[in-house]
Amino acid sequence: AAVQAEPELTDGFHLVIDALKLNGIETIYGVPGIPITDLGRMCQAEGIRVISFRHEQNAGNAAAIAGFLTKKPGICLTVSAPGFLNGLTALANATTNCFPMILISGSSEREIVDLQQGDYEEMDQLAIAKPLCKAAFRVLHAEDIGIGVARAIRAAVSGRPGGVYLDLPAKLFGQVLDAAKGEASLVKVIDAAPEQIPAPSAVKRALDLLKSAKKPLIILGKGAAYAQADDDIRELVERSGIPYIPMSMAKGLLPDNHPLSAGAARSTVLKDSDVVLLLGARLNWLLSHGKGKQWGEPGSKKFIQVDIEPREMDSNVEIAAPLVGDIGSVVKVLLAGIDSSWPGVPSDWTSTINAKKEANISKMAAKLGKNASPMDFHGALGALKQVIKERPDAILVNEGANTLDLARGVIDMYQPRKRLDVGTWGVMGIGMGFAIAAAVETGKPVLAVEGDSAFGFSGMEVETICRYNLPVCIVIFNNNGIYRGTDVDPTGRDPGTTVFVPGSRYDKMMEAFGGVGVNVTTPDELKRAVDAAMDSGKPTLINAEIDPEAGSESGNIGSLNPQSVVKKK
Ligand SMILES: Nc1ncnc2c1ncn2[C@@H]1O[C@H](COP(=O)(O)OP(=O)(O)O)[C@@H](O)[C@H]1O
Ligand SMILES: Cc1ncc(Cc2csc(CCOP(=O)(O)OP(=O)(O)O)c2C)c(N)n1
Ligand SMILES: [Mg+2]
Repeated sequence: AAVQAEPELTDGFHLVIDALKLNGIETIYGVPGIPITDLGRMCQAEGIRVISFRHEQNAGNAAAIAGFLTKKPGICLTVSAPGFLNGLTALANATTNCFPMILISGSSEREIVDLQQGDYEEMDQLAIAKPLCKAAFRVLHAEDIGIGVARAIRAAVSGRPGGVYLDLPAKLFGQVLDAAKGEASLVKVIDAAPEQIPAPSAVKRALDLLKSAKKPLIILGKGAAYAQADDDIRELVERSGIPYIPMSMAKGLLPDNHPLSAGAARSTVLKDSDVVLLLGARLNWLLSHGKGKQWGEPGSKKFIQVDIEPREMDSNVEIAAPLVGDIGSVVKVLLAGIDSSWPGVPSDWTSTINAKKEANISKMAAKLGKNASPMDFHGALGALKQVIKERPDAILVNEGANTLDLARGVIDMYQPRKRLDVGTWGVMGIGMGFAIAAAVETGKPVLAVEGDSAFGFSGMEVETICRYNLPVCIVIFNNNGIYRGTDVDPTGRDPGTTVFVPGSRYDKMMEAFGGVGVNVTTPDELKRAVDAAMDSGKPTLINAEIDPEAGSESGNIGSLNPQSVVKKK
């Protein structure tokens, strides 16, 4: 009798991999361990690039910024409970910043978790993730993996992008299924982030308001950078002639030295403008909630807000012309409305801005270019400003307080999505995860400008950077502390709460793993060391000695700090 052929089988491991590959996922950022160590190995064997980190928070940050850069969900893979929790900060940060990512964590079996019987790394991860992300799903049966992965992908990138949690209990991976049935259960997501066309009535309302403006302003936010509608956004600014200011991660959408950039006259345009067009920027704390003295007389502003999220409208102040839709679609119809009927922008408005801009730029220029030692922030930043001007396709990662706030104003960006920083939360610790993903996803050289404290949150990943031999040049502004390096403990028992070991040499850390370490004390030495790193493409860490007296508490946002009015007797 003919031998019955064994039915071809598949299993949970293979279905997860097939579902990710079917949907164009090419890279996973994670930390191995039970129950997902073999999943990572099998992903690698099936051609998915797997980048293994030293801490899940950094892998999660890498996945999040990969999502921002590619508009595909970045994937972070972790073990259960503590590994899952380590990934949660990055998942919450991604959701806050509207970056699409999926945190995939192995987990314990429901029956044990729900009876709280004390499993290895037992935790009700789905319940804990839900309040911190945009959507959360769990898959219990192998035949549901296709739908589960599809739902996670669509949730991450559709509408307002954000973080999604996908919970995969350990037993799911070993579940066996007929291969043909498995294949049929997979789902390729069609049109994951559908265009959201704005209503013609909303477009007309916005254009009428914009045409009535005597002092219009455009504010470009990271939602506009994310949209990848770069040419149309540039055309909107240039055809309308409306001055603009870019929020931090929108810098470079138009080159920062663009004639219509009002970045150097920010306080003037916020105070004196009459109609403000918000393009993928929220009126949150970063824009003083759209009210207060920074915004001039109360009621002196009319806001047009373009956002894919309808509920963002009126979040802080009344929005006179809400324009709900995806930025690409909205900018296209706005452009169509800026035709021969467009009145242009009154020249006294643009000349007022230009005068203010030139004054501020020359004031700033006087602080740059001093080749002094010990270096202050402006001396060091003047050198890095020149580096980016010469190498506009390099990606700048930036975190710290003074190191962040001053770099944002000094280092001009010339291309979109090249400045990656602490975003809406102002979170420390994104540095190395962002630097690794930027290098992996784009292949471009990365310059990470780090406060010494900020670097410390993710510094162990210098080993990861060396292991994958990534073109990352880390410059640590070593002012020996948080904000400054001068605090003392009034009792004399311990160092001050915000200072570090004096004379520390972070460059030795990079040498420990085979990278290039350099110590510099002047802007000229800094420029030479960064140029050498960029030319070599080798992992490099430059310890830039900064005067410990040079910084100010909390950079530009010291006013947010509560102060005690009670003087202890
Ligand atoms: N493709 C898109 N189209 C329209 N709006 C978008 C798109 N992607 C993100 N957004 C919106 O952009 C906004 C980004 O705002 P925010 O993070 O505050 O930017 P910034 O910090 O640069 O001001 C969010 O409200 C988000 O809903
Ligand atoms: C997760 C988290 N924990 C703490 C903090 C609070 C903070 C904001 S900025 C900063 C570091 C500032 O020191 P640094 O040396 O980096 O920069 P510089 O001013 O140039 O000396 C801290 C600790 C934040 N934002 N996030
Ligand atoms: Mg510091």
